[in-house]
Parts: sequence; C-alpha cells; structure tokens
Amino acid sequence: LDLSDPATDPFEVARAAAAVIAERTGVAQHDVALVLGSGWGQTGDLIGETLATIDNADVPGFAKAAVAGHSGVMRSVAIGDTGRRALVYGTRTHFYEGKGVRSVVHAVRTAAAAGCRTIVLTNGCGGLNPAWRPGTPVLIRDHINLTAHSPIEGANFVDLTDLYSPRLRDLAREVDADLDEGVYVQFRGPHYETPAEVQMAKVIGGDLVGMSTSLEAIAARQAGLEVLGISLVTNLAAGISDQPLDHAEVLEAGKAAAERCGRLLAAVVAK
Ligand SMILES: Nc1nc2[nH]c(I)nc2c(=O)[nH]1
Repeated sequence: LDLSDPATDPFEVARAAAAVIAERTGVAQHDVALVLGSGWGQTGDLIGETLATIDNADVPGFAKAAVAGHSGVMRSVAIGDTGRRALVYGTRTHFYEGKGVRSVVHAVRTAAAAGCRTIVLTNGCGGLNPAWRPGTPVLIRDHINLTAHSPIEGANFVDLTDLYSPRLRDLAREVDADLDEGVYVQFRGPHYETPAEVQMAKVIGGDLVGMSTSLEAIAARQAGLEVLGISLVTNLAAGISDQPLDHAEVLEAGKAAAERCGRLLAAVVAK
C-alpha cells in the first residue's frame, strides 16, 4: 500500500485508511471532513466532542507529521448533537514536501472512502486586498492552480465548474454575513512569493496566495465531495505592504482569529 509506487491504486490505499478509521472510531461512516490549515488548529474543538483520536502513523498512506507543533493526528468529532460525525485532520501534506500529489490528496480520498459527502478545506494565506487585515477569514470562490500538477491520473477530464460550492458559501454567509470571497492562487512554495509574483497573481485575477488547497479541491471533486474552502489571511502578501513577511505575525494572527473561525466552522458543519 505504498502511494509512491505507480503500481499502487491510490483509491485502494484510501479504502484501507477508511477501514482503519472505521475500526478505530467504531463508526462505519463519517459525514463531513475538515482539513485544518495554518491558524485553524484549535478551531476543531468548537465543532463538538472528540470521540476518538487516531495517530496519522497508524493509518495507511498517512505519514507522521514531522513538523514540531503540528499534530500528526486525525479526530472523529461529534457535530454538536446532530448525530453526524466530522473527520478532522490536524495537519495536511503540502505539495512542497515533495511526497507527490497522491500524498497531498490522500486525506481527501480517505474522507470520501470513509463516507463523507462534504469537505471543508481551510488554510492560512497571504492577502492581496489591504482591507483584509491579518486574521480575516475569506471564502474561496474559485482557484488558480499554478503548481502545473494535477491529482487526477489518466485521460479523466473532470469538470471544475462551481468547484467551491455556491450552496455552502451561502450557508457560510448566513452564519457570518461579513464574509468576503476571493480567488485563491496556489503556488508551489515553500518560499513565499516575490512582490512581482504577487502582482502577477493580482493581474491574473487572484485575491489570495497560498501553498495548498487547490490540488485537494480537484481531488475532492473527482471523489464527488461538495467542497467549501476558507482561507485565513494571516499576512498581507509580499509587496502589498512595505513590511517584510514575519512568520511569527502569521501564527499570532491565526490564534487571534481562531474564535471567529471556530464559530464559523462549527455553524457551517452543523447545518
Ligand atoms: N504562498 C503563500 N502562502 C502563504 N501561507 C501563509 I500562512 N502566508 C502565505 C503567503 O503569503 N504566500
């Protein structure tokens, strides 16, 4: 079940992962999956009671997070008293880790194999709109994938119209009417963009720059999941303000926004 072996069927690894999740959580089906990006780490707790915690290393296809401070676990969380379950991933595999696109989207495929019909992809990102101060959550309306890669293998021409569900975006705005929307541009990373690259992103229609999410969203569409994407602007993208990027500022902004983001996630997921 080695995802890096071309002979392996990645969907078979996802089914094996879902079987471990069902066995360890005691439920055959989860309903909504959440990927918590930078700054979203603590928001999962506001969704409901954690009923099981599984170490990523115990689940086929997942690697133990190497990054200090990132939890290498996934959690089965009761969604309020709806009787439904959320599968909450505490960390994600970024494309820049060089583990291959299959690893980047494995959590998405596992969520679908575990029965989820919806996935909420969150991330931390840079904002191109100066009105979006650090700590502002922004709904993703569409994306521009600059990775030059796709998770889809073979002549499988998946349509990506309305990839970011208008229905779920409306639901989110019912919860928080002030939410703005924007186009998310995925760069490979791990370096931040130059000011010139940020201006390019702006010229081609981008509002947010990040290093995740678009490949996961494409895989989610292929798996038939309804997708909601929410970015947390943790910094102004390079060159938008004359200040250099500071990762400490990024993490600080994420923590400050956790309350608003947690309430938003909890309410959307419960609908
Ligand atoms: N590409 C890119 N990714 C990011 N992630 C975070 I947090 N901030 C940024 C940013 O400014 N650019």
